[in-house]
Amino acid sequence: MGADNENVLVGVIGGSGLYHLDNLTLLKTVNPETPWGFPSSPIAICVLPSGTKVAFLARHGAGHAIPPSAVPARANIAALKALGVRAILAFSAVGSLREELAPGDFVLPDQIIDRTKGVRPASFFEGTSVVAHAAFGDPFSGKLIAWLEERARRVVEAAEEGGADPARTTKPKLHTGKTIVCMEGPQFSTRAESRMYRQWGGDIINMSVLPEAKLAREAELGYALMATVTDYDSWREGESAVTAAEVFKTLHANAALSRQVAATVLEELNGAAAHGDLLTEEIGSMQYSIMPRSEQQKPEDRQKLAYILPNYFN
Ligand SMILES: CSC[C@H]1O[C@H](OP(=O)(O)O)[C@H](O)[C@@H]1O
Ligand SMILES: Nc1ncnc2[nH]cnc12
Repeated sequence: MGADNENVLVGVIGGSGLYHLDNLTLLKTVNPETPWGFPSSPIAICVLPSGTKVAFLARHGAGHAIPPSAVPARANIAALKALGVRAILAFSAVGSLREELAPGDFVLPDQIIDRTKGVRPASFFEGTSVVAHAAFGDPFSGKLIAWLEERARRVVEAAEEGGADPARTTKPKLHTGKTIVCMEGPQFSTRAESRMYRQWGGDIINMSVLPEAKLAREAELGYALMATVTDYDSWREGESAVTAAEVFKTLHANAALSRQVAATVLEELNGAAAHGDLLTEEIGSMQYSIMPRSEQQKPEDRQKLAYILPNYFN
């Protein structure tokens, strides 16, 4: 059981259409069994041309066999933490709830609305004798988003006109300061739900950012979501509602740009991490979230939780 610390500082979670990364040399593949089971897929430990090491995990498995509600998110986050990862850059295909967020655009959201239905285990503390309440007012890591925005904007806005949509006459854009709705799925939203999310202030929608972001916070890992807009969901009157075929068609058209964004930010991220607290801003955040009645905490639960939070439970 367990994973050896591989001194990989950055973890990448690939979403729909992103099952591997280009421009990386595979060093080895690991498949650690965590106290929460095995991750979605074996994790590829890769090295970039600069020497930067990255751990890559396909959220739905390498052959996309895991639906969003069954993604073993606790095992995924725990395995990355045990490899030494300090921050996660997660990729996701998302629907747009706003006209100005067009298919082919990228979004770095800063807020989440939870529309999952309680069927996904959403806390490492669930089922244990330890109670903890992580702060989640700002669900993504602010410094990491700001850093990513600058780099990703350069790549996205240097791209040719059109992006994923050949009929489009404007260049792909990068949007920030947006709210993502996370729905349960696996079916897409009804038109009424889609319109309601717009009224709630939702800008984009997926089925994957939760509980991933919550678990990253509990494990004191930095977390940011690089979302690729693939469709207009179901709110547009007179237009057909989203289908999976539409999502994959846009992802395919946009694949080269997505990979270029990933390669550019990853190349620079490790270097930046060596200076300052870019990857460490969440460290210490659970200190006052864990209820301190340690005499009531079972040793076996403390041992389990030490896998993700060794500073508090060893
Ligand atoms: C393939 S359509 C719906 C599916 O796509 C997104 O996956 P991911 O976030 O892993 O890129 C969305 O969240 C749904 O799981
Ligand atoms: N419209 C949509 N709803 C939920 N998840 C999505 N992933 C991509 N498009 C989506």
